[in-house]
Order: sequence, then C-alpha cells, then structure tokens
Amino acid sequence: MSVTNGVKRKHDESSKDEKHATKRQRLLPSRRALPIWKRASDIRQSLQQHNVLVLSGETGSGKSTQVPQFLLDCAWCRGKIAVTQPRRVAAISLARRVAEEMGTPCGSSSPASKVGYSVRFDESTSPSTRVKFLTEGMLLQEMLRDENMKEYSCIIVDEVHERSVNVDLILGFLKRLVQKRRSTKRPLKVVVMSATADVDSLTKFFESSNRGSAAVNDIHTSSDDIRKRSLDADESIDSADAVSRCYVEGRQYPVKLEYLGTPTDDLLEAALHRIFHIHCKEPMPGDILVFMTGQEAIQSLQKLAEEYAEGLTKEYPRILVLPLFAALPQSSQQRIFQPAPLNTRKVILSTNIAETSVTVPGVRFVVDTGKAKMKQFRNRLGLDSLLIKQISKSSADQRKGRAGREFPGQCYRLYTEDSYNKLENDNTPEILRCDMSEALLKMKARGIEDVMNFPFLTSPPREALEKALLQLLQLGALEEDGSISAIGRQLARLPLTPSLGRVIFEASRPERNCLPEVIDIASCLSVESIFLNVDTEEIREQAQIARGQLLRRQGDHLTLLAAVQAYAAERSDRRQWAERHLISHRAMQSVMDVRKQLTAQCRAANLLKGLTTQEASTAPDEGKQEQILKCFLRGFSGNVARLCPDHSYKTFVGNQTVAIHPSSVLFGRKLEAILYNEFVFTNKAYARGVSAIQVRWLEEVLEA
Ligand SMILES: Nc1ncnc2c1ncn2[C@@H]1O[C@H](COP(=O)(O)OP(=O)(O)OP(=O)(O)O)[C@@H](O)[C@H]1O
Repeated sequence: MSVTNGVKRKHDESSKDEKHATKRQRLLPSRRALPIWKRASDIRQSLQQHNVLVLSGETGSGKSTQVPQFLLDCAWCRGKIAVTQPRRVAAISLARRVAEEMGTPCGSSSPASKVGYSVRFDESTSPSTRVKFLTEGMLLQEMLRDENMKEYSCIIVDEVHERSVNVDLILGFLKRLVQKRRSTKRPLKVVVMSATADVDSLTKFFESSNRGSAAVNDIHTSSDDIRKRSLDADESIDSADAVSRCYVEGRQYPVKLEYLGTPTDDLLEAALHRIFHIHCKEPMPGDILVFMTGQEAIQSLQKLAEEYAEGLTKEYPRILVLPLFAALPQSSQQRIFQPAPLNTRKVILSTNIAETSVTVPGVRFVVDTGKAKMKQFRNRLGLDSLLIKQISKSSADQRKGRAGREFPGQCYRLYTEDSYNKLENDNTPEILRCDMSEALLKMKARGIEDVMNFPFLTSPPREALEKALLQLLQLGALEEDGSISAIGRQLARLPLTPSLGRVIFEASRPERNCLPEVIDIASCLSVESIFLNVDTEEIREQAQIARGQLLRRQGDHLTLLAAVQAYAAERSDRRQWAERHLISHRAMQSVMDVRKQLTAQCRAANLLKGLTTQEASTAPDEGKQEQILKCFLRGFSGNVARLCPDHSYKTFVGNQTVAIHPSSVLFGRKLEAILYNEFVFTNKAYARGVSAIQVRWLEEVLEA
C-alpha cells in the first residue's frame, strides 16, 4: 500500500513540475516582449560594479516582475532577494505571478518553492525561497531581528515614489547597511525603483554616504548605447560606491486618456455613468477598474451599480462588481485576479490599494475619481486623521498605468485637464504629514539613539519628532533618558501602532487580566468597520433592532467585543448570523483572521501566559468591562474629550470641538467624557470608535 502511495506521490509531483514548466514556457514570450527585457544585461552589469541602482521606467515596463529574476543568477547573489511593496495585495499578487513565470510553486505550498511573500499576519515562504515579496512594514520587522540582513544579497525597494514613512526609514537603514557591508565578502546590493521616482534626490541621498564623494553612473537607455559618466573624476573612489541610474523607456501597450469637459460635484454619479457608458458601448472582453476614496464610497457605488445592472436588458453582458479595500479579507481581495465568468464584465471598485504595482488581468478601462483618503497629522489634536484629498499627478499616472498592461487601454479621468495640470507633482512624503511615533520606536528598537541625526531622505519637522518622542515616553516605551524601555521593545515587535500595542500590553498585566477580550476588540479596529452602513433613518432603526443584543451602553469598544464573541460562538451558519445582525460577514472573517494571528503573537511574546482562549468567550462582568476600557485609555490617553456646559465635547489636547460620529452606538448621548480611537474630518470633526469613560480614570491609568 505504502509503495503504491509513494509511486502515486512521485507521479503527482512530477506532473505538478511539468505543469509549472509548461506555464513558464507559455509566459516566456510575453516576458521577452517587455521593454525591460532588453535592459537585463545592463542592470546585471551595473550591480556587478556598483552597490546601489536607482531604476526608473514606465508603468508596466516590467520592473517589479523582471528585475528580481534578472539578478537571481548573478555571481554576487548567493542569498535571497527581498522586494518591498507598499501594500499586501501587491506583494501577494506579484509573488504569485513571478512564481508562475519562474515555473515554481508559490510560498509555503511546497518546500521547493523559490518565490514567497510576507505580509502582516501572513507569511508564506519555504526553505528554498530565493525571492521574497514583502510589505515595507515586514521588512522593517526583519531589520529589527537581524540588523545586518545577512540572509539577503539584494534588497529592492519598489514604488519608492509613494514615500510612506516606512520607505523613508528603510532607505535610511539601507544607506547605512550598504556602507557597513561594502568591504565584506557579501556586499549588500540595493535597487530603488518606481515609474515616477525623483531619481536625482535618490541618487544624491545614496551618494552622500559614499565617503562624501559624488559618483554617478548613468545608463541612458533610449537605444543600445550605454553612456556612462562619472561626475567625480577622483580615481580613488571605489566604483562600488558609485550610484548607477537606469531609465527604461517605453511600455508595452498605449493608454488613451479622456478628461471631463466640465468639473463635477457628484463623483458617485459620474463614476456610475462612466461605468455603464463603457459597459454598453465597448465590446467584450474588457474589465473596468474604478478608483474611489474609501470603503463607504465603494459600498455605495456597488449598491447603485448592482441595482442599475438589474435594469439592463438581456442583450448586454452581465456585470460582476468586486470591491477592493484594505479591510477586506485576503480571499475576497484575491477574487479580483480571477477571470470573469463567461459573458460577464468585471467592475472592480478600489481604493488606492490597487494604484501601484498590481496588474489586474482583464482590465482595459480605468476610471479615476482623482481623490483618495490620506492620513494627515493634525498638530492641534496631536494625532493622525483621515482626510479626503486630491491625488498628485504621480498617483494619477500610476492609476492610468493600471490599464494597457495586457492590451491597449483607456483611462477616463473624472476631472478636467485643467484640474490635472493644477495637481501637485508628487505625494507629500508621509513623514511630513503623519504621526512619527511608530517610526521612532522602530528606530530606537534598531539601536538608533540619535533620531534627530538619522539620514532621512526628507527630514521631518523637529517639532514632529519631539512630539513623537514625548508620546512614546508617555506610553512608557522610552525611559526618561530617551533610551528604549523593556515595554518599548515588546511594542516594537507587535504589528500594531505603539498606542494599540500599549493597550495590548496593559491588558496582559495581572491587575487588568483582560488580554483575550482586548485582542478581540483590537482585531475589529484593524478592519474599517464590521457594521454595514446605516445611512438612512429607517435603516438605522432596523439596525438598532437587529443588533439590539450586541449594543452596549458603555460604547463601541464593548459592542465590538460582544459582536466578536457572539460571532465566534455561532457554530451553525455564521454568514446568516452576520446578515441577521446587519454585520459584514467579510469583515468578520478578516477580524477572525487577525484575532488568530494576534493571539499567536501575544503567546509568542509571553503576554498570554496561563490564559486559555475560552476565558475570552464569556461576556465580561462590570469589573472587567472597566478594566478593558482602562487598557484603551492607557494607549489612547491623548484621545479624550469631555462634555462642556454648552453640551459640546471638547478634546483635552488642543481644546477642539468634536462630535460623536453617527456610526457610534453613543451617537447623540451626553456623557461626562469620551475616549475615541479615531478622529475623522468630513463635513465636521467627528470622533469614531467611542466609549464612555470617567475623567478620574485618567489619573489612575497614567500613574500605573
Ligand atoms: N498577474 C498578471 N497577469 C497578467 N499579466 C501580468 C501579471 N503581472 C504582470 N503581468 C504583465 O507583466 C507586465 C509587467 O508588470 P510589472 O509589474 O513587472 O511592471 P512594472 O514596471 O513594475 O509596473 P508598475 O510600475 O506599474 O508597477 C504587465 O504590464 C503585464 O503585462
């Protein structure tokens, strides 16, 4: 029997190998047709001679998928290649595509797989992984574990133009690491790339580490002629210290652009109109990718589009509307990559998470609303809030670049050409507009004591750094002398903001003893909202009834806990349970995923010692409820507002008026004081994720 099984397994494996090899062969011609293919030997050669390469090239020219494959066989490349991506959806889809192109299984599916990925709450690699796509946050986590990054021969920082805080930190760390490893047997090679990168500043940034000299090697690539030039004639400069630059010209397929003739105020209506205009006029196949601002706008448009599609006659193809936003569970996100069923057009409604790096197979049309939700640090409040803003030219060009990847495409901008011309060229680096506490904690954990003199590509304002240091001190993550504390080290290892990390840590203390409950709530906070939209008075009343048993008078935190506990306890049909309670089943699946991962991480960090998960499934008594809220207060003591005699709430920090968001269970209530997770500004300032607290708790919590 076992012999037969053994033979069968061998047979299965060899047929799998064959399948992978066939796929590889099938994809080879399209790889060869990519503009970057002709540059392969230049790219290899430049990294043979130099340690840093700044690579720019149009969207779809083949940077993300081909560069790692070009470098794998280089003599210097004995270790792994890391490729960072701003978002998990890109990291996973690129890993899958590159695995197919290389003819190898992906991730942890086989010990022989050469390509893997690592994103928050999901690591999929094998002992044979050579190319690893990972989010910027995950690379930073790896840098905390091994500051020399010994496993890696090359680190590729992709989509560098997005300028997240994480990318800026990575660049600073890499600049030092390249120097540190330059004279060793295994120098580290770094490739920084994007379609819209500021090549000059990046080159200067890496140059200045080269013992003060400026040496640049340009590889101009409009033709086969390679022009190299050294800006510094000093012969003593080691050529490895020079930064090479390469520009890859051209893209495989053209994209036609169309603007609105006159501006519109109603983007939802304009997007709906454009979708159905394309659907009714353009031949099949040809999927549509629409860029919207956020989850709420996407869900509203999805509802409208599905209703509208129902009214179409049978002569038109069917429509499959697929939402895509960060809080969706991974399995739902991956649906956009599957081909549409026969005689059906995919319409993907996405936030900016599909803006860079991804190729969505089948997409011929892009519709761009020109807006995105962005984090912005609000100085008076001392915290980040989400604002809807106009995108930059560079983002608009990236969005356009999602079409024309497999065939010629078309991009419709729902704004005028004049508005496009007035957009900022680039995104403002996040480091200039966001809370710096998470970044500073990572730096401290990596042994950078003097954060003020860290080599930032763009230096954040001194005031922002000071504020972040103060916040870390207040969270207990730093000692009085500015060095990282034991708590700080624990927080740096958790995949959460320092504030939420501190809540988790607080909950693990024996006197609080409520970690499982706090993990449940924190998991919900990683999802934009588990509750379905209640935008009319009528639906709000329905929701009150449907969710009645889950609502807690103390506020949103305990309501979230009740929802997770009830969902987890549901053994028969969780989807139906979610529908009955007007709760998003998809969001709850994500919550359960995160909950599992967070529990494992807390256990690994020794925070969950001696506790069983069963303890979390019982409803907390009043004493425990208070402990849970106090844990949140410990992490978010800056997010407190109190009721004033005029019945408005005013924040403790900044004395700003803030109202309880209509989505909160406390909407319309007057309470002594409130604690909130998030400050959002739409038509006015709102607090979201709100619970009732007592002012006197603050003193107790901060003293502990
Ligand atoms: N999942 C996929 N399915 C089909 N084709 C794909 C897929 N991924 C990549 N491709 C093909 O490979 C080409 C190059 O993709 P790649 O992501 O390497 O380009 P890029 O230069 O990094 O683009 P960008 O700057 O937009 O991220 C695409 O234009 C497309 O033709």
